Amino acid sequence: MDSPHPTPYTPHPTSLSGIVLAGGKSSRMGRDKALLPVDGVPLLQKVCEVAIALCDRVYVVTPWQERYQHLLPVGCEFIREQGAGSREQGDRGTKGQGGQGGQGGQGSNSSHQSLAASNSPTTNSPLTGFAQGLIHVETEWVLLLACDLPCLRLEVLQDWARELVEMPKETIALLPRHPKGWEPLCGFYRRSCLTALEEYIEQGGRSFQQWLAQYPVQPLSDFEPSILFNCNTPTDYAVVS
Ligand SMILES: Nc1nc2c(ncn2[C@@H]2O[C@H](COP(=O)(O)OP(=O)(O)OP(=O)(O)O)[C@@H](O)[C@H]2O)c(=O)[nH]1
Ligand SMILES: [Mg+2]
Repeated sequence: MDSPHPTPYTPHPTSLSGIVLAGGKSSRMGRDKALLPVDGVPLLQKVCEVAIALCDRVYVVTPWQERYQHLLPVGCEFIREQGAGSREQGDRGTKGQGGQGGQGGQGSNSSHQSLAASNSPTTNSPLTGFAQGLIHVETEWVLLLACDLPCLRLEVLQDWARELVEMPKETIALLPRHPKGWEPLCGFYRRSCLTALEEYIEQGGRSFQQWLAQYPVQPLSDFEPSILFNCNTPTDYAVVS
């Protein structure tokens, strides 16, 4: 007999990982966006708190782990981003050189490590950061987030995650779609897309839109655009601070 109160789908705690990208230059903001306080909490910390509330493990991909060490919630770990481009960016602020990242290449897909990390050293991008994080993911799906999303809401992401069970096998990602294309830095990817991603990067590709156009991607059926608000400029920051 059917239960009168069917249990809503909640992702099994081990079924979803998170990747937060925090290796950008913040050139439009003029200072490190990840550290900007919103409601008294640094932006990166805010994003990580939402991510770890939904995901079993969260990986923060950045060349600057020392800079962010103090603000990572329990359950979040660093992946130290590889590449000379990252080192140049790191030299703008507190130095984040030397040592190993949280996983140090010990993840289950570590055979991919050199491939994702060895691309042209001056061309790091959100796409290559994602690939370096994805190497460590062991769950079927991963939530990818930018660190500059001050309006993220756990309940909304929980609603989105419910759609994952219905995804056809060939679907590589479940993402918000807006008139100009996909919103690649606030949505879900299948771990198995790593091979295709690395092939694309190896060929010199750096565009999420171009990469995603080659594969089946599912649009989120319904979403509030406000959750995607990006804090890129001082004017954006004034809206949320
Ligand atoms: N790990 C990693 N993250 C990146 C890289 N480039 C951008 N990101 C992150 O990707 C997200 C979106 O980046 P943008 O909004 O374009 O920000 P940005 O590159 O920091 O800023 P601008 O220099 O103003 O374009 C942010 O979370 C960035 O920290 C990168 O090379 N590596
Ligand atoms: Mg942005």
